[in-house]
Amino acid sequence: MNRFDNQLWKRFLVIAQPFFYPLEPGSSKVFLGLLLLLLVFLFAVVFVLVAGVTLGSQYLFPEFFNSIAPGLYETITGLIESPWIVVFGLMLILPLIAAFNYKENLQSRWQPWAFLAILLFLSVSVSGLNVIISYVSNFFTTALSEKNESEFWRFLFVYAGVFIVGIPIVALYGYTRDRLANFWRRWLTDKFLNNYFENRAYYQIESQRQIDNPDQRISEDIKSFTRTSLVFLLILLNSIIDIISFSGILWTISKNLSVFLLFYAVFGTVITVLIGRRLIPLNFNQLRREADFRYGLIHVRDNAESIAFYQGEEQESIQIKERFMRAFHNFNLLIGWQRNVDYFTTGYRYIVIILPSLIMAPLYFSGEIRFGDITQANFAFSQVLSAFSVVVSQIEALSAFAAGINRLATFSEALEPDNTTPSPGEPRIDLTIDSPLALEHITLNTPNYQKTLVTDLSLTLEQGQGLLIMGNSGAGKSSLLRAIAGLWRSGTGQLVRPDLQEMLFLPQKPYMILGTLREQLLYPYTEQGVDDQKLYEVLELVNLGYIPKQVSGFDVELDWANVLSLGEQQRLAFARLLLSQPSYAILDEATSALDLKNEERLYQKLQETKTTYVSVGHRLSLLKYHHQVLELQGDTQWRVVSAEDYQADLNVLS
Ligand SMILES: Nc1ncnc2c1ncn2[C@@H]1O[C@H](COP(=O)(O)OP(=O)(O)OP(=O)(O)O)[C@@H](O)[C@H]1O
Repeated sequence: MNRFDNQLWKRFLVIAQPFFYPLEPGSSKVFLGLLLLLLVFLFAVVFVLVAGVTLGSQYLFPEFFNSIAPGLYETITGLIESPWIVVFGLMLILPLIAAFNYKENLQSRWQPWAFLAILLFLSVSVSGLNVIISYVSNFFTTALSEKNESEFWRFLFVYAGVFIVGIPIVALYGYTRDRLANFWRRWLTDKFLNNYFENRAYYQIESQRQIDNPDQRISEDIKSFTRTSLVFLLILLNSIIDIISFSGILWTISKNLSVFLLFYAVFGTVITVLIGRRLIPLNFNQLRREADFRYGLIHVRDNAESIAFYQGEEQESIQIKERFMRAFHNFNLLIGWQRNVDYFTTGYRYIVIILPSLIMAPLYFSGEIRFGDITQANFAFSQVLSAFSVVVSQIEALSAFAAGINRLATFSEALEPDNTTPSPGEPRIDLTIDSPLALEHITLNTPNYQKTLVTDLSLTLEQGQGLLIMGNSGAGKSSLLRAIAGLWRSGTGQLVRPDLQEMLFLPQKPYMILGTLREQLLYPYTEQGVDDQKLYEVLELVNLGYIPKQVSGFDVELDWANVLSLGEQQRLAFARLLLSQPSYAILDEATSALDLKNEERLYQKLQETKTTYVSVGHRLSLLKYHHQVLELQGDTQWRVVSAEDYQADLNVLS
């Protein structure tokens, strides 16, 4: 979890690869191979372009071209006439053959690849542009120092020309990188959201408390993952270009220096990774604590009224400050370790400034090399070394990136269907989709199997009838409904129930969605078209006929949970039930906040719809709307009696 190792690399591929190439066994090698071939192809394309421009310019205005790029035409024609041309040909053809070979997997992903190709091409162009600018500025300053006026003006215009070509390339480069990152983010967010809502993973994750702050992982972590991945890919590409361009020069000047550089870079990387390892868990915790802090603030916003009633400001403020202090202390640790890493990396960089001279000086003093060789070696050395030292220079960003990868990977693993359900060793309630609803020898446990709520429970609910579940608070009434809904499956026995599409559950806390009154009423089937008249009639049935007028129609979005009273929210939920008229309704204390008159009215309407229903409730007034009573007596004991018998028993007792 806290290391730069193979597992981290695999985790990175599992998240990053599917956008570009399907994830199958062995497919990562193909994906990385294709990425490499894309680079090879782009280098060849750049060569063809440079050769084309050179030959064209030489043909059209040879004198001018030779004066601004002396020797380029000869180098290009030399390459074209040498065997290298075959290599360039292969660099163009092989990637195309490979792409054709894997076209089935690439076809549906042509857009990301096209984006990536453009981005990498622009990146190579920007590097090329920098080289051209360095040459032009060299000629330009030389002309100045030699007081060569005509040369000065000529290169001033060339300079301006390069800028005109360069400006859109540089601007497009940043734009393409961010577009691709954004496009990738959309794809990845979509994928995570689909998995999050599939098989109620969001519920399982929350109830098993496996993963902290999934909201932050989906919103922030994915965003920085996509952008940082691209940034590192581009840094890597630039390093490769630098190594290709300058290591040859360095090798010809000094083999000793080249060998030394390699050892120095490896040594630096190993030490940096060893010190920097500590940064991964600290970054991981920082992300978590920042999210906890933010969640604390959201919690206050969501519960503003309750807190205000309790006058809980002081307590809340202490809580949130504690959360903030956890983020603060961790951040102090993080920057402390960043300072430790900086001690090393800064030393590493400083030594580089004098080392080449130190190695080359004896050769220079003995007359083996010229002074110019030292300056050129210095430049090549610093270029190659910085290319080899990506890890040293980027360790802080890399460790934050690694922490982000781990957060996304653990989240993605938790979302896999196998992980959102109990492991195979743990007994589970069998499910049969059929009707009527029946429980056969059900023993129900809490999800962690710590508590048994009911043993060997059997009952059948005939169609069109009502079952009332009663019992003390905490006896397991709501839990039984969770089992019927399939939210809890820890236990044994057999559950027979119709498909969930035919059932509507009204939970204990009325749930108000973020949306309009219309969507509120039609939830969860907000797509169905129901005319306003029908909606109005149903609202009348639940005594809420005044609401549309009060809020100016059905299409106004409001914070319903705060605008409506609890009883109104319960009646609104009941309206949903009367609108969708499911075959089965499961009501968990769905009328507990209502007066008896309203309760009676709602149950009468429900009985008229011929819906089969299961209610949980404490009020004896509910008895008359139900046929059977399941009483949970505590200590896993239970009994099923008819509503009349239950009432008769009560009469006897009183
Ligand atoms: N996610 C959970 N994990 C572990 N135990 C839980 C979980 N949810 C509830 N419980 C426990 O299961 C028991 C039954 O809870 P349940 O909500 O079913 O009670 P209830 O009979 O509906 O109570 P009430 O009438 O107060 O609503 C309680 O002891 C509760 O603490």
